[in-house]
Amino acid sequence: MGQAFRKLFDSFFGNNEMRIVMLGLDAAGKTTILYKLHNGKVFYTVSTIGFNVEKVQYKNVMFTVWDIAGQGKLRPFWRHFFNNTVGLIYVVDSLDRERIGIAKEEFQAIIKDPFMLNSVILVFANKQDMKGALTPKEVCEGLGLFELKNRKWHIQGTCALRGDGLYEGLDWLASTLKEMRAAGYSSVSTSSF
Ligand SMILES: Nc1nc2c(ncn2[C@@H]2O[C@H](COP(=O)(O)OP(=O)(O)OP(=O)(O)O)[C@@H](O)[C@H]2O)c(=O)[nH]1
Ligand SMILES: [Mg+2]
Repeated sequence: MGQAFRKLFDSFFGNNEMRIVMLGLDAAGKTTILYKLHNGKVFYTVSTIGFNVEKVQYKNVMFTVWDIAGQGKLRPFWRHFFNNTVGLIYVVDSLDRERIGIAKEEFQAIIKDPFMLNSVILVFANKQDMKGALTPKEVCEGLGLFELKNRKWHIQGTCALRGDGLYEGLDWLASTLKEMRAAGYSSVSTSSF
């Protein structure tokens, strides 16, 4: 279907497919989250080289989730995935107190990218099962979320291994994106597929 016709079709019949990019430093838990959401299972993960992509159906929304490698040398490639993205899931290893500053730098660079200025932001403060983990509020402070102006964001404490908090986060994403679409934000009304 041509792009123009696709847009027209979507505007009449509604398209609940949304492209989400999931980023965060290496070992934050992105791949674990993707597969927990995709089929409810946790696989043994190795650090991702490149990306994984899966469609995740939740309620009546189809999320296309791109899980992109978080290792330092691969981070410059993140921006190639930003086009047509309506939502960012930023995953933080809450136990990794030492790298919260690096997590902040990367986060702030992503959300200031011109392609990401309209994207809504869901932060997963992951590994809440671990003793000594930063609380979601501490992760907010660490990333500078409280200082954000004119951005829709939400933080959710998660334990990806058990699946805790993941669907609560998707609930927020789905309802926020629908509200924005209803309000006529063009970046939310199109899909990249
Ligand atoms: N305790 C605990 N461990 C977790 C949790 N989520 C993920 N892990 C573990 O953290 C490690 C890294 O998880 P991955 O999902 O591979 O991390 P990633 O963000 O995809 O890392 P890269 O692919 O290198 O960017 C694995 O050993 C996971 O089992 C969690 O909620 N709690
Ligand atoms: Mg990975």
